[in-house]
Amino acid sequence: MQEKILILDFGSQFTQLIARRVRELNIYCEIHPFNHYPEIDSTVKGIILSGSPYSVRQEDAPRFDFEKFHTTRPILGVCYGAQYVAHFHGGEVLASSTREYGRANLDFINRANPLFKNIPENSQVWMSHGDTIASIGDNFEIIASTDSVKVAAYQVTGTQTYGIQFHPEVTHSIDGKQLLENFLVDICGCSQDWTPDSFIETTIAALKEKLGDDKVVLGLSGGVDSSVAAVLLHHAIGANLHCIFVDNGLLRKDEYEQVLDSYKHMGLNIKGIDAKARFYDALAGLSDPEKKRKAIGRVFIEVFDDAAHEVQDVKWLGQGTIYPDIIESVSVKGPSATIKSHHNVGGLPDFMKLKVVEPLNTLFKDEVRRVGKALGIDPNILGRHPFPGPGLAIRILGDVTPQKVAILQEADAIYINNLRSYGVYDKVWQAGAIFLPVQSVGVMGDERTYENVICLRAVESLDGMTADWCHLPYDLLAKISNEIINNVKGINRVVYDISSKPPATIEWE
Ligand SMILES: Nc1ncnc2c1ncn2[C@@H]1O[C@H](COP(=O)(O)OP(=O)(O)OP(=O)(O)O)[C@@H](O)[C@H]1O
Ligand SMILES: O=c1[nH]c(=O)c2[nH+]cn([C@@H]3O[C@H](COP(=O)(O)O)[C@@H](O)[C@H]3O)c2[nH]1
Ligand SMILES: NC(=O)CC[C@H](N)C(=O)O
Ligand SMILES: [Mg+2]
Repeated sequence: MQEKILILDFGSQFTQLIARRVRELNIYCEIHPFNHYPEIDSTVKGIILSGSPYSVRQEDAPRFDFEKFHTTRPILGVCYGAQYVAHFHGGEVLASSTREYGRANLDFINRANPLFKNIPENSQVWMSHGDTIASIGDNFEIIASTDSVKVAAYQVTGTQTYGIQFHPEVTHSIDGKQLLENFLVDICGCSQDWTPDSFIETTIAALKEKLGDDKVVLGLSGGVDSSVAAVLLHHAIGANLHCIFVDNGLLRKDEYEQVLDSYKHMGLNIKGIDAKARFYDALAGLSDPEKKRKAIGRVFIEVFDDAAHEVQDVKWLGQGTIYPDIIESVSVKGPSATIKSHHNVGGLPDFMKLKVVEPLNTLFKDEVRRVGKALGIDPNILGRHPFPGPGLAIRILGDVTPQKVAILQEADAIYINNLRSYGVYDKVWQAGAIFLPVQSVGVMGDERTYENVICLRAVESLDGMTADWCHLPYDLLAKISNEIINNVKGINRVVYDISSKPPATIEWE
C-alpha cells in the first residue's frame, strides 16, 4: 500500500504549495478539507495542518478533532495549524500589533531538535500572519524564535507534534525544504520512493485489476493530460481502449489533422469525430461565459455517449483529469464559489451509464509531464501548452461564430509560430490569442478601418493555479503585432495582457 502524508486544509492559499514540496521530496501526499478526510489508516505516516485566512479566536474558525491524532502520528502545524494547537492546549493566541508579512530570521534555533537538523543559524524564513502565539502550554517547548516572534517553532514535549509560525513551503524560507525533509523523513519515517517509474508501475497494475476485460472510451484532446492518461491505459488494457478525438470547431488552426496524425504513430486506437456543427449550433446566440461552458460540456457528453454506443459494451469513460482540476472544485467550507466550471469535473449525467476512470487525478501538471517522459511519449506532445477543453470558445469574448473562430485561429497561429521560431515557446507556460468583440478605428492604406482587437496572453506558471504575465521581448511583440494586423482580415489592433493570476485568470472567460 502506498504510504502517504495527509495535509489537512484550513483554507490557506499555500496549501497546494505544501503538497508540491512534499511531492518534490518523492513522497506521496493528499490534501483534504479539515472537516472531511478519509480514514487515518496505517498508510498515513504523518499529518500537516495548513494555514488559514481565519483567526483561531474567531467564533466560526475551522475546528477539528486534534485529540484524535495527537500522539498517534507525527503532526506539523503550519501557521494557523500551529496557532490552533497552541491556543487550545494551554497557550494563548492574540492579535499582534502589526501584521507580519515577509522575511524574518531565526535568531534562536534549538540545534538538537530533529526538526532543525542541518538548518543554519539565522536561517531566513517567510512569515504571513496577523496573530501571534503569545504563550504556550507547560508541556510545550520553544525550539526557534525570531527577534519579534518568540514562538516561531515549538514541540509538544514527549510527542512528535510540532508547530511553526513561518511557511516552509514558500521558497523565501531558504531552508524550508530541509525542514520539511526533516519532518517527513526523519520524524515521520517516509521512504521517498514515490517516483514517476513507481507511479507508472502501480498505476498500470491497479488499472489492470480495476478494468479487467472491460472496454474504455477516452476523450483524447491532443493535450498533455489525456495523452499521458491514454498511454497508461493502453499499457494496461491494450485494444480495449478506444480513443476519441472530437473536432469541436474550437481547436487551434490545423490542430485536428496534426493531432490525429501524431497519435496514429503511437499505436493508439483513435477515432476522429467531426462535431463542429453540433458545437456551433449549441453556442449560437450564447454570450454568457458560464452558459457557453455548460453548453460545450453538454455537447461533449452527448458526443462521447454516441461514440460509446458505437463501440458497444463500453463500461468506462476515461478522462485526463489532474489533481488541480479536483482541488479547485473542493473547498474547506463546502463547495467553493464556482469561478469557472471545468467541464471534466463533477460527474456524468444520469443517462450516461458509464463509470469514470481517471488515472492522473492525483498528479500535478509537471508530474504528469515527468510520467509522460518516463513512458517515452513524444516531447512535442508533452511540451504543448495547456489548452482548455472549451477551446477557442472561451478565448472569443461574447458570442461565438465560425467567422470569429477562423479569425482567431489565424491570429493565434501567427502568435504561436513566432513564439516557437524565437525560441521562447518552451519557456512560456501557456500562450494564446484572445478575440475581443471591441471595434476600434484604424487607418490602412489611407482608408479608415473599424475592426476588432486581438489580445495576446502569455503567462509563466508552475501549475496554472497562480501565474505571472511573461515579459516577452518588445521586438518579438512588434513582429507578431505587425504580422497579425497585416495578414488577418478583420483585425486592426493588437494589445498585450499584463495581468497576473490572481486577481486575473489565465483565460478571459
Ligand atoms: N477535443 C477533445 N476531444 C476529446 N476529448 C477532449 C477534447 N478536449 C478535451 N477533452 C477531454 O477533456 C479533458 C480535459 O481537458 P484538459 O484540457 O484539462 O486536459 P488535456 O487537454 O488532456 O491537457 P491540457 O491541459 O494539456 O490541455 C481531456 O483530458 C480530455 O479527456
Ligand atoms: O480543460 C479545461 N477545461 C476548462 O473548462 C478550463 N478552463 C480553464 N482551463 C485551463 O486551466 C488553467 C487555469 O485557467 P484559469 O486561470 O483561466 O482558470 C489554464 O491552463 C486554462 O487554460 C481549462 N481547462
Ligand atoms: N497564514 C496563516 O495561517 C495565518 C493564520 C492567521 N489567520 C493569522 O493571521 O495569523
Ligand atoms: Mg486540453
